Amino acid sequence: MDRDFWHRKWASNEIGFHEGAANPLMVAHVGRLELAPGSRVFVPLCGKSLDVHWLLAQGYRVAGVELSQLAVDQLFADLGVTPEVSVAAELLHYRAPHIDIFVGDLFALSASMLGEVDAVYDRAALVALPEAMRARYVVHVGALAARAPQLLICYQYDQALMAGPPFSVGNDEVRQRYGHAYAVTLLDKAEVAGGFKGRFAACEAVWLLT
Ligand SMILES: C[S@@+](CC[C@H](N)C(=O)[O-])C[C@H]1O[C@@H](n2cnc3c(N)ncnc32)[C@H](O)[C@@H]1O
Repeated sequence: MDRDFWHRKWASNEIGFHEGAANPLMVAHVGRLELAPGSRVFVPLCGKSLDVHWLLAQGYRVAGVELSQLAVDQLFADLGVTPEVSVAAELLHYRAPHIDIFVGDLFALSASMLGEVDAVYDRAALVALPEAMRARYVVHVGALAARAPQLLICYQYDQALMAGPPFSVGNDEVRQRYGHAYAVTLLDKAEVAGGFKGRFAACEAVWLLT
């Protein structure tokens, strides 16, 4: 997926991935990250996800990165917050109390720009990327977050039925990509209600990486 693909999606409001409520698997399992109040959660490829609102409401701080400035403007508008915006190398840095969102390419974000991270929350980020980019993504997010634990939510379905994104990332792939650096635990699986596009079965798998 190139950048234009995502910019076109946001410009035409084709954002079927955006959920109308906080992700139930995140709500159910975020406690497994054992975060202290005020912990800083990094949300890569955050879009304008309501998960960000939910994390803030729990008293966590949130840091994110998102390619689309349109998405980030909408995120702050939905939060009812006016950010301070500054230039940070190739990115824009949207800043408000308890929240920092970088606008631009994840791979242009460095650990020093991002700052401390207590956990990573990945929903529809790894699975948004084609296989060739996923290896680079795992290494980069791992480097940004140092040894922080991760809560990872992946779609699983028969990849032959749909080109993606979202891509199917199965159990073997998660273990292969993360197993060398993390203890990898499958916490839960839930069917996608009605399947994908009402056409075929899919499920969401939630993983704890520690
Ligand atoms: C499938 S959406 C998921 C958004 C969000 N996590 C959610 O759950 O609603 C993937 C997002 O990643 C963003 N994105 C894609 N490639 C990116 C990159 N290289 N750097 C930063 N953001 C990127 C897209 O603009 C899109 O908003």
